Amino acid sequence: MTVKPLDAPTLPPDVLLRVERLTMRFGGLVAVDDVSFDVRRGEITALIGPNGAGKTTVFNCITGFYKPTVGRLTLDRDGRPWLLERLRDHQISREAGVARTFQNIRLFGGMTALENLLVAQHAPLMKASGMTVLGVLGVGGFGKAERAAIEKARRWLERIGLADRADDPAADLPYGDQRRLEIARAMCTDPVLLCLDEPAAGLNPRESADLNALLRSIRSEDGAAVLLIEHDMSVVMEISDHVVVLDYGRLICDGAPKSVREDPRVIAAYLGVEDEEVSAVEREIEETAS
Ligand SMILES: Nc1ncnc2c1ncn2[C@@H]1O[C@H](COP(=O)(O)OP(=O)(O)OP(=O)(O)O)[C@@H](O)[C@H]1O
Repeated sequence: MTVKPLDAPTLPPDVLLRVERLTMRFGGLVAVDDVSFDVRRGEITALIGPNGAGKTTVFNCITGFYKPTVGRLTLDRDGRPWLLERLRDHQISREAGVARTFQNIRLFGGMTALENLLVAQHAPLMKASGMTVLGVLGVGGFGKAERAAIEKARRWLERIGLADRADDPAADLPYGDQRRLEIARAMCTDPVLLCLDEPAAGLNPRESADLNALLRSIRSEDGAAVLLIEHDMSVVMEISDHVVVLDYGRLICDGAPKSVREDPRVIAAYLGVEDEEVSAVEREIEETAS
């Protein structure tokens, strides 16, 4: 049991995760440099930026794969604040309620689609078994918990349009279906925050539209906040409520998709102009604003 940190700040009610002054150094390389932003409840937040901007490193800090060099990551789950930088990765997923997917699909290819969704519910099932053979044999609450797990898995297969492929090995599914199955697997852990690393990579336009619909339904029906890294700007602009832009490890702007798309700093970063030119563009913006 993890004890609630006494020094965790109280977040505004609409903020689920507050990232403050996050910095991650690898030797002499500053991969993430003093980055701060909020992820609000019930919103889809996109983390964008050119290759090497530090997006995956931010994800790895939030999900506990890396311990940040500096910074505070506060997540409020049902009124209980957690300081993620102090937790191990399994505590971040189980106690704070953060689930993630990776750039490369990490399903159990030899297991069926249904089994993949049951594996995700391993922790509550083990708890219901009381960690004993008697529990697994159906004495106590295990049988009920197992039925609930199967029901939840089937419900998710329905939602992602794979009910008729429940018994097929995950590896036999088309790529887009595997992507959605991976998201369903993460959702079977009932997260408050779902982190997706390039979910639209390699999808065709129809699969991409299915993904957008799924993410929108997660936002509206499950109430989970989504934080996604995405290079596909059509996906970002279509489904995000809030966009955070990184470049060379620094946050260069964040806001609504429309304002971010028109921001000259973002355009400059994506066009790959030289540092001096970006500074010139920044000066221009400041002059225009004043
Ligand atoms: N474990 C590590 N050790 C050393 N350097 C790392 C490590 N992880 C990331 N980096 C470096 O940190 C910088 C940011 O990398 P990161 O993968 O976070 O960028 P990204 O924005 O996710 O890029 P991409 O869009 O290409 O996936 C890069 O220069 C990368 O080489």
